[in-house]
Amino acid sequence: MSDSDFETEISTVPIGDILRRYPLAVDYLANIRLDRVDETKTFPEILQTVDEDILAEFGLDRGEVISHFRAFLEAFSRKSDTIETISSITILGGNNKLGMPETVELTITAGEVVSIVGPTGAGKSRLLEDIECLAQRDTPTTRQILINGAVPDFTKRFSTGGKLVAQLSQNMNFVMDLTVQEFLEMHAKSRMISGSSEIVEKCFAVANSLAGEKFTLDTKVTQLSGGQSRSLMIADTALLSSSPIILIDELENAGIDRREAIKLLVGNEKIVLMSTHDPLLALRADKRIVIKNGGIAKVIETAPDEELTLLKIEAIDSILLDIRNQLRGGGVIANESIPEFMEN
Ligand SMILES: Nc1ncnc2c1ncn2[C@@H]1O[C@H](COP(=O)(O)OP(=O)(O)OP(=O)(O)O)[C@@H](O)[C@H]1O
Repeated sequence: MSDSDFETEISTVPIGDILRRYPLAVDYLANIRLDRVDETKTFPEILQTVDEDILAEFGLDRGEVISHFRAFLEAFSRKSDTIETISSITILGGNNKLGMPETVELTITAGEVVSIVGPTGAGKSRLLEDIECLAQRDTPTTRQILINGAVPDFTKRFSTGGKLVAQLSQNMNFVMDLTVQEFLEMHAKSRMISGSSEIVEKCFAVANSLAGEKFTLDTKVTQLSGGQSRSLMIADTALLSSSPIILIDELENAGIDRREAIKLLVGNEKIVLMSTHDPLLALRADKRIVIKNGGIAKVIETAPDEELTLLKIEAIDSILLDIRNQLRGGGVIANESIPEFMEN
């Protein structure tokens, strides 16, 4: 199919049919924060409902989105599923919210876990968004992101389909109202995973082990609670995604077993960046980026002494987790549940 055929398909075929034809397009829409879509409308009709400001956050205008979507479908239909090896990403500083330059050039290599800390509203999520859209000095921060030390090419930037970067955001927006089973099958199929029924089962089991309240394969994804949908996305990202870069926004808000979730997500030589207010997650990283007034103020390597502190924090956290589970189950908390060293 030629470029103009794709152009015609996008402007005439309802998005529901396009999503069924190219399952990975679900990721594309989610990447540009397109909430649930009216499946009977075409992509340009849906785009009319998206605020200009949201697109500007990604350094795009409406016309560009359509041509990127075309490039995406074209790349997907070629089944160019080979992911280039990502050995590093580099963040080149832009300006903070006060317009002052960020004097930073930070390279993160495959296998590294980096946390992003800073006060509420400081700009942690913004840094993740810059990485997600591979900013090229065209977002509010004017940062630039390099892949393997070079400017990523245009097609990679927007035709990633969640391949280069997997983003686990604070709010999970499911583009289509599928059951959990259909959702996982669609992802497994679009990522060309063989033995997909086994992996769907595994993904489902893992998601349920992270979530407090259980759900079934027949549950509609839009009916999942916040914690359940987060668990499903974590299992999906850990087991079905081949993305070499994983971005995680405030895992602690999900009300799930975050230690287990992190164990699942890190490893496999991926680059993991997570914004967090949680000491346990912040110290679990190899490095932490400190954000202040929208800019990177410091980059700190986790010291050996901090790793020892982490063990103590984990012990405290286990106690809290146990108390939380007891409370959830309607229990009454006995005084003996609190170790003596914590009293006074
Ligand atoms: N360097 C910058 N220049 C301009 N605007 C910025 C910059 N950094 C962040 N912002 C804007 O500041 C606002 C708050 O940032 P963001 O949501 O990333 O904060 P956060 O640290 O993730 O907060 P929270 O902890 O509450 O989730 C956003 O509108 C973001 O686009």
